[in-house]
Amino acid sequence: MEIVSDVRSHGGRQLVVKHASAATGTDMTFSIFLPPQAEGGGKLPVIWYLSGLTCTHANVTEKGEYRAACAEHGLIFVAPDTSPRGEGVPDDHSGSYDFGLGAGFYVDATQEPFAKNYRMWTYVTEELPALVAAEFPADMGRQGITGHSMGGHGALTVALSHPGRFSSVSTFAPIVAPSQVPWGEKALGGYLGDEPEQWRQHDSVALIEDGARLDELLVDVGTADPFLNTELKPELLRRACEDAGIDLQLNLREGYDHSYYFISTFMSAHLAWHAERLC
Ligand SMILES: N[C@@H](CCC(=O)N[C@@H](CSC=O)C(=O)NCC(=O)O)C(=O)O
Repeated sequence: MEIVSDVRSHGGRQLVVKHASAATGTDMTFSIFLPPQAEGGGKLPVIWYLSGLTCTHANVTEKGEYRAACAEHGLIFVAPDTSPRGEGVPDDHSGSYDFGLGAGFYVDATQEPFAKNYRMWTYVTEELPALVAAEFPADMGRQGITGHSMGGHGALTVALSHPGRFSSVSTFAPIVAPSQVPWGEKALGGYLGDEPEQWRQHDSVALIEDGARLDELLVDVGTADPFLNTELKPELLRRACEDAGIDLQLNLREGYDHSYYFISTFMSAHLAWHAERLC
């Protein structure tokens, strides 16, 4: 593990860390904010933030405005990258933003040439949690997860597939049913092939239809989000949660778009909501 940077902020430390990943076969970089309470010697709750298409760890770290709330509540905040990167890692042949580099979709690819490196499911569910638990004062009995867009999809599918691991789950503008929208059809088809059963394992609405459950869920989406009706479709999640008896708080935020201006506006409210359940 290499500490790439370590900067004082809000009384805590904002670190960027690089390490060799066995899951992806590449170096991976993530950011981790240690609030001031980390200096007290005890273990603290941890929030995982999964980012969206085109992002690295840096987007939320620089624009997410999470540190004041994490310092107030004593939350560790971890933001991984969205795909493997580096020499030899295959990308989308057309160079588009919604597949390949920056677009790992939080699955373990089965299709060539992606299967060797694109193993973001294993990375975010196994390898990174083990590393963070070993190297930082993270209380793995008190975990929350959130994410944006593709990362909202990741947060939901990871939480739905690991009952009991997360005490709090929220998302910003998530892709809730990738099997039914263009971004998801392209990614699931490209990484998993024409395997409807595998797609269902990585589709939040399908997972809920198939019996996966969360106690409760907080979701914020902007009404001026250009992807609202084409890629996000929160009404599909609302219907699935209603049918399954999942307590969904879906906030439609008037005039907000898909950007970090939207995410940063509601970040502190999400972190307070997580803290109520974790602290
Ligand atoms: N038109 C954009 C599309 C990419 C985009 O909007 N990315 C979002 C996430 S979308 C779903 O996963 C994002 O978070 N971008 C990074 C940022 O800092 O805003 C494009 O061409 O890039």
